[in-house]
Amino acid sequence: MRRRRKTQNNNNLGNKKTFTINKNLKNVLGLFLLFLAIYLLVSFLSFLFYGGIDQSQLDISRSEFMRNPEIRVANLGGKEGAYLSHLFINRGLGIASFGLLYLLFLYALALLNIKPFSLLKSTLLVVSLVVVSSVAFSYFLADNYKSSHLAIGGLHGYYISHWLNAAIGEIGTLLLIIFSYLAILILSVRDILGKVKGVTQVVKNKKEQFFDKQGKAETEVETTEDETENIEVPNTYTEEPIEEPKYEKPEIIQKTLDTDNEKVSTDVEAMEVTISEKDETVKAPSEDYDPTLDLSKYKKPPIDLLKEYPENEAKVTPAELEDNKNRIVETLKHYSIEITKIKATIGPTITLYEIVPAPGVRISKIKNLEDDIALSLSALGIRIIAPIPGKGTIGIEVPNKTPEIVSMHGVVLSKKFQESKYELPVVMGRTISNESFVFDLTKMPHLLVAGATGQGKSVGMNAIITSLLYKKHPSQLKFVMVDPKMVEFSIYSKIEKHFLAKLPDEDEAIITDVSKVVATLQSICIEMDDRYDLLKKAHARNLIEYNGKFIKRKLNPENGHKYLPYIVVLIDEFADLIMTAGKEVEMPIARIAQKARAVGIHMIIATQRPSTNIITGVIKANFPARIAFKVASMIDSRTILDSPGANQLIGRGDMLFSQGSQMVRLQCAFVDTPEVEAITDFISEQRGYPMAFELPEYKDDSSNDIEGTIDLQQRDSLFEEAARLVVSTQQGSTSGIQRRFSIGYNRAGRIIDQLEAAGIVGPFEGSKARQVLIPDELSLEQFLEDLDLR
Ligand SMILES: Nc1ncnc2c1ncn2[C@@H]1O[C@H](COP(=O)(O)OP(=O)(O)OP(=O)(O)O)[C@@H](O)[C@H]1O
Repeated sequence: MRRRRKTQNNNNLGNKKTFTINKNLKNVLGLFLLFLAIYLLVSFLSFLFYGGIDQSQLDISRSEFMRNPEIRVANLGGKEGAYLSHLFINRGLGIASFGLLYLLFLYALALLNIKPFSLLKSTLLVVSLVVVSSVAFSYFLADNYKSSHLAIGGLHGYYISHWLNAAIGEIGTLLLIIFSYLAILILSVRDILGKVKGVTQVVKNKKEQFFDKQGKAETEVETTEDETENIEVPNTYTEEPIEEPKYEKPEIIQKTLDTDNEKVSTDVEAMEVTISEKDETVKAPSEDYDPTLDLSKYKKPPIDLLKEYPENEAKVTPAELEDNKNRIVETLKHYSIEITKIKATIGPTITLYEIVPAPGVRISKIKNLEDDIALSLSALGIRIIAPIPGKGTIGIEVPNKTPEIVSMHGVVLSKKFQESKYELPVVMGRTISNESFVFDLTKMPHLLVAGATGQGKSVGMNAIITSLLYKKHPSQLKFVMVDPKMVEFSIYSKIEKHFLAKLPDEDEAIITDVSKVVATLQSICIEMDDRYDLLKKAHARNLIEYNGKFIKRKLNPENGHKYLPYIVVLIDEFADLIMTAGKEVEMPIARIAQKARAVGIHMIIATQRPSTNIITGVIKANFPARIAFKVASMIDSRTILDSPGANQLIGRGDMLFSQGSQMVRLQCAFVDTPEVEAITDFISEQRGYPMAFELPEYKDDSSNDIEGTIDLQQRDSLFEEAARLVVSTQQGSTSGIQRRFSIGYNRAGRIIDQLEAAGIVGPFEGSKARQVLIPDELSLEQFLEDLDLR
């Protein structure tokens, strides 16, 4: 078996050298301007005080002034300082020339990369202020030059103000000066605001940087504490939790309503955008590696791409509640079951009536009456939970007459999801108590989804994918999509260059051809093994630790290390695959399910036909987390959940989520195809990677035979070196050769085949490294000599 691979290079270390040289030059120049500004400031200031002493000397020619050692000046900037001050102040723009120093100072800061302001705007503002002030000073202090060495408005101010006085009169000049100041003020107000913002931004960036250094290098956009404070529910927000009127009847009925008190405003999008922009300004090559930098401008989909469905306020009327309660009580009475209390919790599509039976009533008795109660309530899909785990009560779930649509919009906005710190957060829908149900896919770590046709399975899969698209950056997550029905996932083909992974040389990223599925699953196994190799080399126990080390630049990309995105493998209509490919797909799926968790590969497989020949023992054993939409029979329910219940669901997204022994009934969030399309359009319109994430190439055994035997006379030029490497390290792995000699997987595969044919390494043994058949280097040299003689 030969395996080859190409990998997508996520590393962006290039051009670092040129960047550093340019940066250093700019820093030197910036520093020079800074010192020049300080020197001129000292000279100008001492000109104000000592200019009078030096004045007589300054009237002679510059060359004479500079050359004659007899001439000494009082200015602290020396002759040059005295001369330049005289030139700028007296002969130029007067004391307004200090403004020019300020400008010089700004340029120096800009070169030193401390650039809170726009240089062009600052230049225009300062120059116009200097020019107008020079005239204003001369105008208001016209006679000053007669008594002082200092021409306060400079020659420029003197001439212009005199000329203006003559042209438009003193009042005209005064008005013109006032007008000029006002015009500058008005034109620069926005700029001033900009400056204030600039300063706060710099401070903010520094703060971010600090947090980053504290280990918050997480690239996923998460709400930080500061940002949480900013999350406000605007007054106009229509989905404010509404306390339903409490319906109470003394003693026996007490209705509880937990509304979702956890929604946050659409400000969340703005917040995300701000953060991604911050990333751009804060990161420099010497800091933590940021995988999102390759697509630094990538924006996560805004919430308004999802549709808001009106929440049905009067979803369960008091009359309906009363009616159901009476029927339950009567039915139970009919079977001589007394109850002491009944409590109703209204969910989006069902209402849970919680019953406290009278002392001495056996729970099994109530359970046995399930069908009778259902008949008496004339409702489909009544489910009895006897007892409710952790409580001494019995639950009867009754479908609501007018079910509510749980919109994806609402659950994505929920605080639980927005503030979730999970690695792969998925918001699936709402529980009976109207809380958003969020889980971490990495903790599942794989999901089995079943449901008869038309019961909401596709919508559920879309809800899972959408959740992840709302939370992850393309650098952090890749999907492998298998869709034998060719309809389910085609909608995602647009985001191939952002979020999809595929086999090299495949045209389509979405796999619809069953024959390609085996190769893809095998390729994922190779990726899994390769990831294990990398983790082992990095002494990391799992993907989070590994990526953490890579981000902190503790792992050298030259040794094959790279940032590893999560891979989520979605397989729709798993039954079709098992029917056509059987063990060939079952085995790699089981292998991935058993091992892939630590290396960030997670699987979600869905089927319409949850029968035991499809969901085999091997599959079941490796998929502890399961989702069941309505299924046709109790047997199907047992197959998927190991218990009945899924057959009693009401359809349209009503589902059971089971994880080990825990089971939760949820109303799946509804996301329609146009909404998914809007999201994929939004993503695909942005810049993506040049191609989909490439999985390792896989070639099965049979094609090896066709290629024929290996000719040892035509050995690769690296054959001997590779043999020495393999023997010295006593490890025969293709990826080891590939990394050591920086060659492609194809060539490394060919070399390892030749080493095998020569008898240096043993045959391929799955995920284990090949056995090395030569014990030491001395024996190898002897062996190679013999080989040459053959
Ligand atoms: N969460 C939900 N909320 C409200 N209605 C839903 C929900 N999920 C599904 N529906 C309704 O049920 C219909 C069928 O859903 P969906 O296409 O997901 O079924 P399916 O189980 O995938 O069927 P198939 O296996 O044939 O593709 C949807 O068009 C929608 O009208």
